[in-house]
Amino acid sequence: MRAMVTVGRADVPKVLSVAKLRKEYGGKAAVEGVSFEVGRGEIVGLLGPNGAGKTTTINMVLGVLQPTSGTIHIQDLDLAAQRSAALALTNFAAVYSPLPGNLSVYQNLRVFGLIYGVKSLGARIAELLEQFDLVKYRDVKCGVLSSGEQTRVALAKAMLNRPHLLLLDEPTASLDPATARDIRARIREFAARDTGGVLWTSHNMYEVEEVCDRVLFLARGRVLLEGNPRTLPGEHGQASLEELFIAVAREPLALERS
Ligand SMILES: Nc1ncnc2c1ncn2[C@@H]1O[C@H](COP(=O)(O)OP(=O)(O)OP(=O)(O)O)[C@@H](O)[C@H]1O
Repeated sequence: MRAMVTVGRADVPKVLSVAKLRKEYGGKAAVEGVSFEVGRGEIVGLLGPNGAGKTTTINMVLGVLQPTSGTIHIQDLDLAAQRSAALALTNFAAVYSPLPGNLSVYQNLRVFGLIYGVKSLGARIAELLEQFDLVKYRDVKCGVLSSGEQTRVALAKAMLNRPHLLLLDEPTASLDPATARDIRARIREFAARDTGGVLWTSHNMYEVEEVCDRVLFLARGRVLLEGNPRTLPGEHGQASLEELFIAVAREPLALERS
């Protein structure tokens, strides 16, 4: 296979720029010299086998983990130097980070809205309850909602501060196909408003092909491939994104050497 690196459109303002990012655990690199960008209005898929370094990368962008070296800019703000301002432009949703189950949907959105300092919070919550079809669950405790309903609440929470960068770690994992399609449509709507960009991890290649404008393949902490998910498989002699994924996961060294 031929390693090919294409970057996003140069004329699109960047909401995220990551350069030479590295994270070591006990002297062993989990993320090793990763560089990429996410443009405004763009949905970028971060793909890779288990243990590739996706969550570590996302946690560094969220400011949860301190990089060993490298830089992260959210728009023009350096995360290391202007942390609060940079994180105010960001939000995220992940299956492993559920909202407190003993609070109702409204209480959860209110608590997070207060933490984010959202202006006109009542109106913003009403707008999001409407947008994510949650009006009827307003006073229901999050812990009793179905996975699909909880994902919609997590996305509503992630939109509260109108983020410019939205990080989604497997947002549709454990959802039925119809609910997953609905969630994808809402995320596409967010990107189509053209004020924010999305970094999305998923193991569902069908979904990635449908939703992402660009993908990055990560293996052993390095970006091995980058490109359009619809044309990338053909460029590397593979029939589908899934086949390409399997080939990259099995033989990352073949790409690193080429
Ligand atoms: N706190 C930690 N201490 C030591 N090693 C860690 C720690 N966190 C992650 N790692 C290691 O770093 C590597 C990357 O892990 P990471 O969770 O980023 O992978 P991932 O691509 O998100 O995988 P998955 O698809 O399974 O969620 C793995 O080898 C993991 O074991």
